[in-house]
Amino acid sequence: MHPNALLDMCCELLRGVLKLDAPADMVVSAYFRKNKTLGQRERHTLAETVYTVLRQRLLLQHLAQSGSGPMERRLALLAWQGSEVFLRGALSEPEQRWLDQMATIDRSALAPKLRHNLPDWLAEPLLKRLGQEGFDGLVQSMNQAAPLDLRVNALKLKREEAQEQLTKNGIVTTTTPFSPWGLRAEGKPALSKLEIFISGGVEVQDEGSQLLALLLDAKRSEMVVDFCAGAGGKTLAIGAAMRNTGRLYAFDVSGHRLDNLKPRLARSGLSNVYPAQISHERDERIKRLSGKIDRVLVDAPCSGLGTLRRNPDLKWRQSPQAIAELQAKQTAILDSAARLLKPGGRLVYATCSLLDEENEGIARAFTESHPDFVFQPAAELLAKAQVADAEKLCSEGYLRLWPHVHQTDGFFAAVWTKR
Ligand SMILES: C[S@@+](CC[C@H](N)C(=O)[O-])C[C@H]1O[C@@H](n2cnc3c(N)ncnc32)[C@H](O)[C@@H]1O
Repeated sequence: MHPNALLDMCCELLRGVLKLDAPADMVVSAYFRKNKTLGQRERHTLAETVYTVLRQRLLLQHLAQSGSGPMERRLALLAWQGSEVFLRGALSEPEQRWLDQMATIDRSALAPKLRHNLPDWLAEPLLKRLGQEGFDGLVQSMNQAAPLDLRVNALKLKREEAQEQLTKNGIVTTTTPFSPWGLRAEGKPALSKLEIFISGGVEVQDEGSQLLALLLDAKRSEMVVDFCAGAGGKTLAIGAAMRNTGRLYAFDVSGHRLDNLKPRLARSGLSNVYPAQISHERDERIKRLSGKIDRVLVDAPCSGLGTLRRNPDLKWRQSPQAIAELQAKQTAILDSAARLLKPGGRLVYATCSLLDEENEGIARAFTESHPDFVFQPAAELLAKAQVADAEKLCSEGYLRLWPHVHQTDGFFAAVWTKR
């Protein structure tokens, strides 16, 4: 493809993504479906350029105030993630000069906002909580792509066996430092056509998500509910931990998300999972199961700000008002899910948010308003579930995972036992 044609496509895609009215990954996949002739390398360049603009939006928009031509074109030139020689083939003389001049700007001398590229409402609480050094570390880690983590399906394979099979396919992995089920792959190998993936031996799952399933620690023959199961990432891990016995209900209000669980479930070999769409958290089905369940995971709908490595658009698409609405939803879901537990049962509340309002705030309020639930320090429970160095993952009794510290997505979890 001619350099100018690819640059034009990049501008078109950027225009769509920067409307910020839909998740960036959906806009990018829809664009690729519409433009089937794009090759692998061209797709990579377009997607990575768009993600770089989202990650560094404030800086790049500031720099792009100079220069000329459409704003998207200037942003694409500054963020270009393909071959520089190829890009130069598309540029006019003035554009070449402008880009050279932009490269000489000392970015470390710019205002803090142009270096951290976060909206104020998000930067302020994170800086206050982490201090300058932690905040800088978090910002830096958010600008890097997340590693590819796999969970070995314990029903089918031992971790060493999976690692061996992957090595035979040219995929180099290391064991994850905390989860006993995890492997971290080098690079971004394609897995979908590999026998080990098709036969359900491994699933793609961030180590942080694996740790949430480990924290629930569901046992053989128990009655378990994954209240917000979505496409079932954690459901599959929990079902395997139960050794395909007992009953695991996978609830969600989204039938579409639950549909995405079905092919994964078929690969996994699990037959103890019962997916069911509920109309809301107070659905009749929940009332019928009240007091009958051993373990409940509430992987609550949240701002997703712990996943900025994968979804950098979220920092521009979320807002304090959206967080306030989520808080109300999280409280309602947790209250309702808690009714399911029988005496002695375990309740885990989790999010992939980094904000106190969605995490500790919800957990504290629940502890105060539910004297029939006893708060349980997460580190001890994780250690019992064979998680290595569990105390490094927890503070003040909560599981708190940070991308810059633990190389996982940002996660939070709190645990209670019903008296
Ligand atoms: C963080 S996602 C779950 C991800 C999933 N557990 C996984 O591991 O892939 C939150 C889910 O909560 C669901 N949800 C939203 N409101 C809900 C409600 N009132 N009751 C149950 N699920 C709800 C959303 O549809 C979404 O799938």
